[in-house]
Amino acid sequence: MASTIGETGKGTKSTQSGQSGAKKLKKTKEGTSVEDKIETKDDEGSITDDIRNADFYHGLIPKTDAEALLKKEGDFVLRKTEHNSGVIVLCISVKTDGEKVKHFVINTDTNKSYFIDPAHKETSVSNLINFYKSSKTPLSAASNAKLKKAIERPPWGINHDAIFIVKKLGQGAFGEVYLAEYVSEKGRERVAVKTMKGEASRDARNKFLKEARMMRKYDHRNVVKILGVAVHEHPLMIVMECCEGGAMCSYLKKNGKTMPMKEKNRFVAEAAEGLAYLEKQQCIHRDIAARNCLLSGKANTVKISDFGMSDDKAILHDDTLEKVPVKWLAPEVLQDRIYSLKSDVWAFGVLVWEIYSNGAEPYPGLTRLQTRAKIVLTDYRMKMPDDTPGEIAKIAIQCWEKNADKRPSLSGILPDLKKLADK
Ligand SMILES: Nc1ncnc2c1ncn2[C@@H]1O[C@H](COP(=O)(O)OP(=O)(O)OP(=O)(O)O)[C@@H](O)[C@H]1O
Repeated sequence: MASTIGETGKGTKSTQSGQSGAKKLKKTKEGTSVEDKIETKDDEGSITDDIRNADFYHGLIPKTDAEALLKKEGDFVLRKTEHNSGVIVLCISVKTDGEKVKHFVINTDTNKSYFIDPAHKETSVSNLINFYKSSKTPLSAASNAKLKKAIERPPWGINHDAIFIVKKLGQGAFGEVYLAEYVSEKGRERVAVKTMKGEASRDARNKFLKEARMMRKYDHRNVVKILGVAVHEHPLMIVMECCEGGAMCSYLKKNGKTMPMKEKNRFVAEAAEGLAYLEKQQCIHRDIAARNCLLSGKANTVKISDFGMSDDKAILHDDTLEKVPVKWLAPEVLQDRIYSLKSDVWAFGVLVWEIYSNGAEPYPGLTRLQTRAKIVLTDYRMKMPDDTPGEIAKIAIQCWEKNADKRPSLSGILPDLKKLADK
């Protein structure tokens, strides 16, 4: 019997090998000394050499990403996935004639034979795939899933080998964020690389790669661009445009007191521009704050980043309240955990407050618990810093309307904010 995900054949062992990436010291053309290749490691129960570099091998891409690549009946990819109890296995995902995508675990036995159905074994994974493809034998009788066309890695599938780490930039929720150089057909470019530690759970990995999936949809000068993901080995990496100016809140803390007002007004307008774009895409970001606005290039252009909590559902009910940024949350989120585009509008109001208070922590002197109580029970609102331009303060206060429906939209306030920034 063929074993699909969730019903692997008992008494069999999944494909195994495992390999460690080499450490190298490299120099760039420009003479910049690149510190190191990050040490990479394949999963223990993992890949065999015959298919390691195959175009249709997609590494640890999540099921959702694999399914999106399979358009026609018979389209298939080879990928790694976490099977029962944290074991990483190889699997074939294939579109069936019933339009569904089915996932089949590749098993191996003590003789190092590879098989889906024990009735047919081969000496390598590539031979096994070739057999099913050329003979048009279904992977299982029940599914009638046949391998017709191997789907190549999409342009956003990046090799770990193409990434050269320069230095650490910061700490993310799942692992370090590095400044790196990415070598592609286009040449060598500076990028930021968010990493995820190897021992992370399937849940954490899906969350990490969901951020990449969300980012792939967006293309705007005020939103951090993703270049791709490296998922063949550990650590998993999200490769994105690098904003060397760092987080806006750090910049404000350092330079806020001496910054021209015009620059602060521009920060507001550019953040609003990125957010109005995301609003149009129906993206609820859920973590709008100065720490998640990065600054890029000589002009310190504002770019919205950190899509780790974002979603494209119109309204989102999230009961987990795990690690939530209480001081940026709207009353309906604090009370009922209801996120919407309008809860992002509330957070934008708090971001405006941060900009004119030079990166101070919102609700100064209040704990998270006190803040929550004052907003929910007494409708408390912060006073905008004294030197906030009047019209901008007015807009920020509208963003803090108790009734979410009465809050303006980002696209509605953008023209005024742009006009004020150009003054
Ligand atoms: N594209 C980038 N360019 C430059 N620096 C970056 C970039 N992305 C992230 N960083 C740096 O890495 C830090 C951590 O990144 P980020 O906040 O996105 O990680 P995270 O995993 O979402 O963490 P958390 O959820 O705790 O905020 C940022 O504060 C910033 O200093």
